[in-house]
Amino acid sequence: MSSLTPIVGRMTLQRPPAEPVAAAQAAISLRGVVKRFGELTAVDGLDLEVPSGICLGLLGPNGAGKSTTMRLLTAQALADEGRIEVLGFPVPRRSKRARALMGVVPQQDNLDEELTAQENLEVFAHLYRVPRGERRRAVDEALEIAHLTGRRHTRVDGLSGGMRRRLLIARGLVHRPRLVLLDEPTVGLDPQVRAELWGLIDGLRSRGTTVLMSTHYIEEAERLADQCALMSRGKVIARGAPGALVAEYAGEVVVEHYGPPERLAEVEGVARAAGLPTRRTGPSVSVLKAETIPPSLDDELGPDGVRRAASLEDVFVVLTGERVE
Ligand SMILES: Nc1ncnc2c1ncn2[C@@H]1O[C@H](COP(=O)(O)OP(=O)(O)OP(=O)(O)O)[C@@H](O)[C@H]1O
Repeated sequence: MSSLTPIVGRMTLQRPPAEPVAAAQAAISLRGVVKRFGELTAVDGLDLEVPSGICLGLLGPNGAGKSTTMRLLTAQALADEGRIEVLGFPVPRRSKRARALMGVVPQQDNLDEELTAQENLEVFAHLYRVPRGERRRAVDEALEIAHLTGRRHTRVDGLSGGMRRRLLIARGLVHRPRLVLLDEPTVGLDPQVRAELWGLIDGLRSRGTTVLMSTHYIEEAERLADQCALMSRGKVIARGAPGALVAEYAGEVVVEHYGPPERLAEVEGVARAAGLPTRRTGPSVSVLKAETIPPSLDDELGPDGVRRAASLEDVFVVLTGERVE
């Protein structure tokens, strides 16, 4: 996994320009973007538009190109082909302007351990050129959003893992960005901390901040994303609201059949011959779009199936051929 590191330390930032980004304008636009690392094409003709004000979940298996895409948006990586615009600014040509308006939350925790929560935010408020007279309020606001007001004077090495992750997000928000890039925001965290962070990310979106979040946790995308872009081998292979993707690729109902390998192969054969998508899950084979199975085929598939609602996970597995976490 590659990480998305904050770039502010290397920048000469201006305050965000006064002109607002029109609501109709895409916050992010990538057209035909290609990024190669030697022989390997990590991003392969990527087209992606993210409208302002939504949370878009960039979903895909390891190596799909999610982190590289994020790095292209901050100009930490440079595209070999294609056109990139962030908040109306062409990248990399005007990336400094774009960066000043976006918050970047890296996958790796790189907080300053010896400083307090508040001091970490003050450093970033200064680097992002938040005017001196506004800094105190900006830091207070970021602490409040991250529910860390009561811990403002605690050194980072005295914070829990969940608090540190919240502080990392707060740090990306201290200059009140219009767009936030979150690279795998909850990877490796326990379920309770993950749920806490989901609340925080959802709050951002409710405030009108555009969020682009890469994840390979299906549940995370399902809960937070207004839209998901499913990436595989450097391309977006499906895009839409989670519910719409499920309806299109998995239908309403899935029937799981359990049994010995020959029984699973038989079910797969019958379903596929009828044009129904299937997926393997360890000891079972699932038949998707089961609500469309005619009674005659139902008999052929046999009575041993267990019915359940179709999910985004089914879509992910069917389209990428990969397992999920
Ligand atoms: N700096 C680099 N040099 C060489 N190859 C790279 C570099 N960065 C990424 N890659 C390769 O590009 C491909 C896409 O990687 P990327 O990190 O963008 O995928 P990802 O979807 O973010 O995966 P993960 O979920 O594991 O973070 C991978 O095959 C990766 O090994």
